[in-house]
Amino acid sequence: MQTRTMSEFMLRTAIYSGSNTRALVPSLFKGLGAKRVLLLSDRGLEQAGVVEKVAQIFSLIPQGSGPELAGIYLDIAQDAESKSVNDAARYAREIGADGLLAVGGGSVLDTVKGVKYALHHGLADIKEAIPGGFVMEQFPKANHIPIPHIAIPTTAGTGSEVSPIAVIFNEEIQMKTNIINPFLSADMAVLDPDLTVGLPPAITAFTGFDALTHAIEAFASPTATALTDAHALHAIRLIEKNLPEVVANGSNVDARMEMLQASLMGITAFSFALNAIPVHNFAHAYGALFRIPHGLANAVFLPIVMESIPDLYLPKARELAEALRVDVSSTDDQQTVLAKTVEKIRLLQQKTGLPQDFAQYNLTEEDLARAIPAVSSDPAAVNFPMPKELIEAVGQRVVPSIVKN
Ligand SMILES: NC(=O)c1ccc[n+]([C@@H]2O[C@H](COP(=O)([O-])OP(=O)(O)OC[C@H]3O[C@@H](n4cnc5c(N)ncnc54)[C@H](O)[C@@H]3O)[C@@H](O)[C@H]2O)c1
Ligand SMILES: [Fe+2]
Repeated sequence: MQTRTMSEFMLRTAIYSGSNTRALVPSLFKGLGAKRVLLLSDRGLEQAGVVEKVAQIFSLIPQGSGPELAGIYLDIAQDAESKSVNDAARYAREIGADGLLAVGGGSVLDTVKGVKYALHHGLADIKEAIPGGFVMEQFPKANHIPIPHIAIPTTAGTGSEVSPIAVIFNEEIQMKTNIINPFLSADMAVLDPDLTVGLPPAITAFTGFDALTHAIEAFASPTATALTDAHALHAIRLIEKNLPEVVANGSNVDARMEMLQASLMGITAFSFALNAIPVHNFAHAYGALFRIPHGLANAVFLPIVMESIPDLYLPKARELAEALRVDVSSTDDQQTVLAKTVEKIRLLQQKTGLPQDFAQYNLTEEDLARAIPAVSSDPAAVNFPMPKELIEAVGQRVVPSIVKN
């Protein structure tokens, strides 16, 4: 763990947690100085009734006493496509919105980060801001973006409400690109578990695995610190405790609440230990090429990558095992500890109904070949290059039907 080199850790978002905390949103926007709020979400959330539950809060406040809901924008595609960002930013300008309310999973939350960035910089096309696929803006280049921004996560997975990262899908080159800037995170995050009770079991399961992957990749990272470890370890504990329960019993609001908090802690650890994230490198590439949902891609790759790159996970395998409530008291051998940890992750996969491979996507040998350069050129893979043979071997394990003997 790094102790003597400089490290950064930040959580600049104010966080409100609890049932019905959505009711606070108008007064929070008032505090931030917004008068005309644009609510952004997607069609799935509209169908699930979540958009209505949030929108109606604005009709409950006496006229003239708070910000008005100036518009609702719902045409946001999976994975924060740049087109969604550009279209939504154009709509925000048209209606003169001065505050952004993101209600959704990572696709919506990241789209809104892109909208905020595009509005602030006067961009018609967000792709202009990310020419090489990866832009990191630190102080002093990064400075406050004065657009009131509140995020309500409706999946417990990405933690994007507090992360400084926007993952924007560039559909022209089929690549997930990144902008990192501390002011991309929302000013305020509202973790209202009531809004996640209708999340279908399969999406609950794989988004929960996204959060677990953030926490594990942060914990194993060579640049982890005590601050990132604290968030990572507790996220892992809460996910191990609650994920099977929320998949089996989606209306358990207490378990849903803990999953939202775990998701937020997982990404907080991940964002500030960002270094070696091989599971995410695979998930980004496969997600962009084959449109596999991000959480599902992480869920399938996590145990396979842990087995394939054991050196990354061995040094802290025991603490990881303990956080996952794996009994490793009878062994001193780190390899055995890691093997039991991976076994526990597979058990969690099974308990939550997740697949162990991508059989359902009918990937071909050509697809796997295409994925090799995509994994190694994932913009977030700069610090941890993986040999082609390793990428190939992992790829073959996720598509068992075409494994050559
Ligand atoms: N910025 C970050 O820090 C960060 C971190 C990890 C992932 N991501 C990105 O986030 C995206 C994935 O986000 P996601 O996994 O949250 O999925 P998502 O936002 O794509 O949502 C998946 C589906 O679930 C539906 N849904 C969401 N909440 C619901 C609810 N409460 N009830 C019913 N339906 C609901 C949506 O309509 C959608 O159809 C990817 O693009 C990924 O790259 C960003
Ligand atoms: Fe992720």
